[in-house]
Amino acid sequence: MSNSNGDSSPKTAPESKKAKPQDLRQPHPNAQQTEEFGIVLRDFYPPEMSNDRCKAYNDGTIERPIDTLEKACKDTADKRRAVTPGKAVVHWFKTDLRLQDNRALSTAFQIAKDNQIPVIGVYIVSPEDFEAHLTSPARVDFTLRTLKQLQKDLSELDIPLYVETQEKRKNIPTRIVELCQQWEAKHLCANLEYEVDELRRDAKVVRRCADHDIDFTPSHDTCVVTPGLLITGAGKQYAVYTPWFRSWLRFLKENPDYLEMSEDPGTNPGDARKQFADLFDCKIPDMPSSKSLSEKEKKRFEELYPAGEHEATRRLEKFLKEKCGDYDKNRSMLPGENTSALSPYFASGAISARTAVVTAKRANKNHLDRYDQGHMTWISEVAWRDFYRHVLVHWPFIWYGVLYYLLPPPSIHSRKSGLTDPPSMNKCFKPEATNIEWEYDADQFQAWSEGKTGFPIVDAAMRQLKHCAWMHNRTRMVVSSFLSKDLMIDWRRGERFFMEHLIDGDFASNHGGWGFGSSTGVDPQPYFRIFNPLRQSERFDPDGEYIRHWVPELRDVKGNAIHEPYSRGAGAIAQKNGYPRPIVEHAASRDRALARYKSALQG
Ligand SMILES: Cc1cc2nc3c(=O)[nH]c(=O)nc-3n(C[C@H](O)[C@H](O)[C@H](O)COP(=O)(O)OP(=O)(O)OC[C@H]3O[C@@H](n4cnc5c(N)ncnc54)[C@H](O)[C@@H]3O)c2cc1C
Repeated sequence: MSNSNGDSSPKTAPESKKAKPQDLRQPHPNAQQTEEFGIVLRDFYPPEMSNDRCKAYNDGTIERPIDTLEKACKDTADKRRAVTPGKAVVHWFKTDLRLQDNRALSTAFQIAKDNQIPVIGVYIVSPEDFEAHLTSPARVDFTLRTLKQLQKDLSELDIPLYVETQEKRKNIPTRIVELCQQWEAKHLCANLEYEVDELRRDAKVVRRCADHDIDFTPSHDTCVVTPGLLITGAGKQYAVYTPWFRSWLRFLKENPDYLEMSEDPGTNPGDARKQFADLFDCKIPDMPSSKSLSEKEKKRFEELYPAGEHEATRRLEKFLKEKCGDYDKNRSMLPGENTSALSPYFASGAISARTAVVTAKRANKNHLDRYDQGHMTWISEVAWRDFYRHVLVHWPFIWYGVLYYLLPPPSIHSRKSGLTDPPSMNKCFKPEATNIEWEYDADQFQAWSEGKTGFPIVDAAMRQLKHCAWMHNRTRMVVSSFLSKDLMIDWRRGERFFMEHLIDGDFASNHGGWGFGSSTGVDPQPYFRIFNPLRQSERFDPDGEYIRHWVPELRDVKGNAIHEPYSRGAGAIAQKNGYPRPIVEHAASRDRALARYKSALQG
């Protein structure tokens, strides 16, 4: 699939050869099954798209959302340039809930300072987005707690944070413009989110703002290197991490300004306390009714993940001082805390990836790719986050779906194909992998999700997820491989389950991780790399400490029987304590997976 440069474009199934434009409207043949098994959310999105439609994104027949946004910016450039400052500048917070090193906030503050007018922060709580994006209650709670901290920090600088709930997400573009008009703001600043719905929403906001004499120029902030800037010698997007990472390092050496942190905002210019006094009383809303946590869970998550950028900075500094040096050796070991546990903070934007890389670089004698192996490895892990975002921007059909009402007009969306109602995306990076024959077995899926598969390492991990709303990277790989290969269950159901439960649920990284585990993604490794749960358990939890912690039924099991109690003489204890027998046999499941993958990918 890839050449020596690592450059490739996903191939599509044979159906693509006879594609006609009108065929692109047809859903994928498995669309009914994916809907019934809860993979495509039909409340929000159309049925699963065909593989031909993915090809249409690759060959440019259908415009990518990033291009839709860029076109909106280009078309409105003159109007936006002509805008003169109003009575305030608005910064629209999204997944950038911090003051430090925030590109768009810094721009907003600069405009405000130059014109001696106040900055106003705004955040829109969108319960429908939480639903459509499968945001977990833990992540919603974390976001709301982070907003409280942010509001406090902003208030100390006399900057108000106005927060309101919009039940219908289609109203957000109009509402943002209304708020700017209400506050007589002529400049709206915000950082880009690269998810498909968000890019299309922002394209709409750019045009709507320009029509109302407001300049909205979104900023690139969430990635260290902006998506689209790293291309192969042949001018294509990288689809393989290793050459992409070499290019990422090269780019940062040649363009050190990408590692320059943005200036933090200072005290609000103008007289916001007087002019916008009521905004300082704004309350952060409670959890929307669609998302709930018990008091016990709330308290637990508050203790595990204190909210806000101060905690994120504290974690980063502690990790770099105490753990990073051995990160390359210890990061895959399951017992203990060997990684930074910063992912919830990256996901909500309480810390920027740039800050993380710059701080790690400083701690590594100012090197990104030399000196200490632990630091270099950690930097390369943070870069994975960038990589998966670059992939999403270039191959947007991996996103969950397309919303009818968020689509730009047909003339922009699909001039060549004439499409108006595109089917849902939700595809594999390798579209032909959607043709794999899956088992839609609800009982086995339930056993996996409850941590009752009889495979101790899998069960420990799934219980860690339930308790902590977080899981170790190693076990994320193990359980994703187990679901998609040992159980042969459509990986997208697992992807959804993760999003619904992770506090760090992030579409691009989650999709990338599931693509890796199920061999349907950008990973160049062939599908016959199938994780053996027993070997993974023995290697990364040699004494069974992680398993004993999360699976109390096995606490009394001694020695290496912990990895496989029923076959290693500890069946009586396991049975007495109600621990299940393995629900599948790994060797037989492996053979089945190899046959099914082979038939779909090579057949
Ligand atoms: C199936 C699967 C699903 C995943 N889902 C998510 C998800 O929803 N959200 C998420 O943030 N990460 C996801 N990951 C990546 C990774 O597991 C987590 O980022 C990591 O475990 C978070 O722990 P940490 O902050 O201690 O990471 P550290 O090891 O300290 O790494 C630092 C940071 O680098 C980034 N990072 C590290 N590894 C990866 C990776 N493989 N891919 C992308 N970014 C990475 C994260 O932002 C992480 O916080 C997934 C991985 C797999 C295999």
